[in-house]
Amino acid sequence: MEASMPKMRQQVARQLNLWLQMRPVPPEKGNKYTDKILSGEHDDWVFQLAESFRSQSQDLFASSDDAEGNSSDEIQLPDTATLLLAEDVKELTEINALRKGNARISKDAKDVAARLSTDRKQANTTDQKIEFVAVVQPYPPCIVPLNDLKKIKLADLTEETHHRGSALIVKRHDTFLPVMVTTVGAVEDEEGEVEDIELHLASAYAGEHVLSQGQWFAIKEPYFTIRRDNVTTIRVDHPSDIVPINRNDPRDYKSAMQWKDTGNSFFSSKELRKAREAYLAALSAAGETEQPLKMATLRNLARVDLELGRYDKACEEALASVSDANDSTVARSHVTAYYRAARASYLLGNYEKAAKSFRELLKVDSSDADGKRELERAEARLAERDTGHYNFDKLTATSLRDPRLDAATYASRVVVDQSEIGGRGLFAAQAFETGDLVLCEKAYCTTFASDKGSFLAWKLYNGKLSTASSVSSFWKQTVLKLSNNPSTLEKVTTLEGDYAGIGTKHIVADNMTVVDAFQIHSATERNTFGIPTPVKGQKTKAFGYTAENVSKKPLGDNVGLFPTAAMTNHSCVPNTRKIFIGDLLLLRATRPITKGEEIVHAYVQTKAGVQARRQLLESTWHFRCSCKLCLAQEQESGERNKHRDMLSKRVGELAKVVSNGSAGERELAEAEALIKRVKSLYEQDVYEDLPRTAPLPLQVALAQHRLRRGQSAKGIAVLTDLFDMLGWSFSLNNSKVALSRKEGCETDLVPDVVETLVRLSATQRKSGKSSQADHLENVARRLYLGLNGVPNGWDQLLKSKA
Ligand SMILES: C[S@@+](CC[C@H](N)C(=O)[O-])C[C@H]1O[C@@H](n2cnc3c(N)ncnc32)[C@H](O)[C@@H]1O
Repeated sequence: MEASMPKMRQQVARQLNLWLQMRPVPPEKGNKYTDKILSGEHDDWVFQLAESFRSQSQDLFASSDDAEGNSSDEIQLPDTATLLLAEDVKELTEINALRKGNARISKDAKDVAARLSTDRKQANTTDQKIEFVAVVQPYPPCIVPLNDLKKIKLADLTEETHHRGSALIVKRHDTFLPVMVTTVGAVEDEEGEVEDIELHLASAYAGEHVLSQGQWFAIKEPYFTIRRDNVTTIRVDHPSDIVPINRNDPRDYKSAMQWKDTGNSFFSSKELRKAREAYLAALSAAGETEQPLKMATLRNLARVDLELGRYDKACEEALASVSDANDSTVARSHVTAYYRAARASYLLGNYEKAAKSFRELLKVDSSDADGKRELERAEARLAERDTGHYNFDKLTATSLRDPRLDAATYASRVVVDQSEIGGRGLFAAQAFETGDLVLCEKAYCTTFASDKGSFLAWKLYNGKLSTASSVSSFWKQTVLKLSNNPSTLEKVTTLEGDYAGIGTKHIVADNMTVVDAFQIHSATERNTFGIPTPVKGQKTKAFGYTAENVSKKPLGDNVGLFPTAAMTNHSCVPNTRKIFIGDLLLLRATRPITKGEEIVHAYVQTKAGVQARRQLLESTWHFRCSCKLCLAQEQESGERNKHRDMLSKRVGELAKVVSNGSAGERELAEAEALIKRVKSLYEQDVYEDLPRTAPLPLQVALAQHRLRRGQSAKGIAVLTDLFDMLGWSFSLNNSKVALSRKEGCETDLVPDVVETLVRLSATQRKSGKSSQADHLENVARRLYLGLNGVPNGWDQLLKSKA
């Protein structure tokens, strides 16, 4: 419906207002934009925005009640509106450049506190507001120990400067505003000067907020910058750039035993960071003669570190607490120590080491029930790792309750090597048949939208604002996991990214592992996988677990890092397909693969046209795909392509009529003619064995129709033709079924093809051709496995078509 210009301005302004309320745009800026729109000064924006909103299916011209609700699953981003933010960023960059090197202007402590209090109030009232994270120009973390840095005061800071070689010693001033992404607060130095501080992602230290205490801490090589609201602030991005400082008061003197008791009471009240510090104090206060006390403290420390997810340390401390394994007087404490060490190894995915510690435990007490049970569990993981045999039924059912599964990675059938496609790639260490399990990998780190600590954030990166997602939450979690478990660093630091950062170096400064947050950001941008959310009730549904078949929860996504799968390069004609079960990623062969062949999967769906695929691949992964399908589709004349697109609509309409059984002879004849017409629009010498999917929906419908009517010969003819279009060669003689494929393809229509095969098998069985029916069923099952990942649902599918 046409709207008059003033009405359109009003509608766009209203929609923009709604949009801005959800975004990191200060209200006064938002008003500025809507005022401009209403004044008619910027009708160019009005048209662009109207188009943006329209293309997001937010009906701009609906009644005001309808327009309030955004019912789409994800919050989408109208491109034009991001320009408004980009304008802000440009302005800020210019301000920063102008003010760079200016001396810091002293702040009034009361003003700072008042501003923070307003921010806090605002944050409490605008519960709808989604957080915002700005990824600034990367800068390296400090790798110098605090003692080697020159101590400076707040008065020494200069604007827009990284103070390399220096450290600020400060303590918290006033309360702070801890939010998921960025913690905003103020700090005070020894001179009583006060300054704003922003901790980006780096807020957690040993599981608790670094600012949670009134204690002193050092900010190593502080970055003093200017925020978007023009306020100066100290910005911290790397967790190891903040170091808590123990300023012991002589009045606080405690004996080792007292420190240990203090640690125990902190542990009871779940104050884990404090418990940890008290135990560390106990260890340094303990004298040579207090060996048993030291061992007991180490065991307690291991327990705290286990809870904090610091598994490397927990394992080390627990094993160090075993003084003399043959000393029967302390047998019980050795059982505890081995148990904690083993659990830590298990949680790191190091099942071999876990099993070893559980065995040591059983040597001390062979009747220990927990030890026996856990050893069995570790051995079960080792069996999965070695054989690739999993209880997929159980895992799938469990994943609906808790997506983090107790399962090991099976990766012995693949190797990483240099690839001709690009960089490193994954290669087959053995030959595979269609449906074979190529890789089953447990995620290194995941964020599920349903996680308690997961959050949504808009991300400003490289001057662009991206759709609000949980990816920032995942970034934070990965940085934390790496800082806590340095033995796993290379799982992420060896991944490809745009920013090399500190590379694969393992640097420890001031007892903290240095993790370059920007490097991890870059690696996760390029290498993470989106994980679909399984929907309850789909357990028995065929193809219930493929990425395309499950719906996402609104507002948030699931993200995971699978370091081995991340080595897999892309192809639009892949030889594997990825399927997720909870936090497990499976790659199944979708066609026979020879030993040594590169394993590829499709990063984007093939059904998107070549231009759409190119754009996605280039914007996210920065490469131009030169697979056979892209090359073929590039060669093809645009006219043929357009013509096919035009006919696709009718293909879809007719497919519906044929599958719902309402097609008469006229429609069936039209269907056959249309399939022929669409087929002829593919140039045979360009496509050869490549998939040509345009007539597929109608072919599937027609084949099923023929089979339903008992016209097997006609059904088989359509099916053979259909396979040919998919790049397969299909032949059926009296007792044998042969199906082979040179090029693979990702299409969500293949499940229908499997169903058609199952139907054909049932038809042949009914007419007494049981051997052929068995062969058909077998072929269909392999295809099903390749598509579905797990056998779940297969029996139901068979029954439904019988
Ligand atoms: C997830 S990683 C795959 C592993 C990567 N090749 C490596 O060496 O770490 C994705 C990156 O691999 C490269 N890549 C993947 N598929 C490609 C393809 N078909 N052609 C060219 N480069 C590709 C691109 O650089 C892309 O950003």
